[in-house]
Amino acid sequence: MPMTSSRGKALAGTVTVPGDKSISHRALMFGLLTVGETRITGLLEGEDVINTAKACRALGARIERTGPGAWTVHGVGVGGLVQSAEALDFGNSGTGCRLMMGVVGCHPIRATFDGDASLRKRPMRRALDPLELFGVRVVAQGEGGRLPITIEGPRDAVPVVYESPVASAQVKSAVLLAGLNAPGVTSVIEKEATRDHTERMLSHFGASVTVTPHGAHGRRIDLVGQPELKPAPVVVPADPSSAAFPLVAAAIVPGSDVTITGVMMNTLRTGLITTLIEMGAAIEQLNPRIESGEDIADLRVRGSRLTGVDVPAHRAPSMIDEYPILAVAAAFAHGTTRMRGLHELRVKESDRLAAVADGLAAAGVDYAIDGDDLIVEGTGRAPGGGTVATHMDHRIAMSFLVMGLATDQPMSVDDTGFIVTSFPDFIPLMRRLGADFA
Ligand SMILES: O=C(O)C1=C[C@@H](OP(=O)(O)O)[C@@H](O)[C@H](O)C1
Ligand SMILES: C=C(OP(=O)(O)O)C(=O)O
Repeated sequence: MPMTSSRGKALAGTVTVPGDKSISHRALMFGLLTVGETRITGLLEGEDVINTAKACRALGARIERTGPGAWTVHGVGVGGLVQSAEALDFGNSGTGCRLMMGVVGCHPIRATFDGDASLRKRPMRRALDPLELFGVRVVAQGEGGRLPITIEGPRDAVPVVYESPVASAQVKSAVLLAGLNAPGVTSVIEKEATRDHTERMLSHFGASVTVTPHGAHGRRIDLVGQPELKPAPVVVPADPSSAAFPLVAAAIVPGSDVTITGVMMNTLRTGLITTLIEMGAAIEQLNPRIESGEDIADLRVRGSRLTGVDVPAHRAPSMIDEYPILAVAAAFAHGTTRMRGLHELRVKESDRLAAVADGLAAAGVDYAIDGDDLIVEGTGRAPGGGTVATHMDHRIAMSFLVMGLATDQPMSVDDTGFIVTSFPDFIPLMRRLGADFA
């Protein structure tokens, strides 16, 4: 469904965004890999995560929803997965698909992975390459290592030391999850530290995992295979990648004053907040606390005069999903914002570099792409008046709806249908803050 957003009054109020998508996928998968009952609260009930729950069921878990965001998983344990007769369909979700390839990888079963038209375009060799080192066999794959893909796990998996060629938490996690059912120590070396939710959850469920610094920005993770995971409750904090939308909306709409409660502040996820503060955004972190091993805080943000900044490439993993909405903030800043090292944006739900560029063009904003860098020329205002093609990409849809709240003329997006993958109540939540979406 198309939608149009228009400039109106200042945004105001206090909201809570849904649970973190990365942690929600992992909580279900760890539940599957644990014998006994795993209780999850605050689970993101978006389509991506629901597809992961369905796949966990197909692989042997009993999963119940006991209330809003409250789920219990009765798992089968590491080594206990059952073969599914049906293909596992991950819809729009790279995380669900790639992590589950790791979960299944070292089990001696056959599994077929599939997804929607967007996911079928995304590269999967980045997960299959390391899985083959464990002894996993790729039985069938689409052209260029695309979905649908069938793999078969070995009877005698061997542990792996893998230096990841891409800064990707999905690849790192696939390797670690596969290493769970290989004897001995599996290690991943990453040149750039990426989100560490898998490592944290491995410890939380009783596995032996050590993390050591590697080089200037990287890490080495060593995991002892074939542990008996112990059920542990998971409280999912609010998703900083979803908080990004009301956060930027409040920063660019003059006079706004919005508080977003209980947002996860894991420093491997807070690159956008760091950048917005550098740009001059009035963001206060209130009531900092630790819940379920994650730092969280309430974020108060007010309408701000933003200035263009240079965003270093090494910050990209800590805000990889936030560049579309940062580009929107940059359009309303005064001066040039250069975002460096964005090559990974080309392999998300859409080619986000191209989709953002087209969206900025539709809004009459000057920009340039220089190699892997996006340069936005902000003038403090943007004409708007265009329609943005969202290409089955939730973040493109939400970013340009936010943009229309501050452009001179309304902005339209061609399809809001994919917002349900990560932020099902985005539209009502933004309307409660005063957003004019029609
Ligand atoms: O591990 C995860 O939960 C995620 C990792 C990131 O992907 P990459 O690992 O491909 O960078 C991110 O874009 C995705 O939304 C969630
Ligand atoms: C890239 C994203 O997700 P995934 O890779 O799981 O599809 C995202 O949510 O922005």
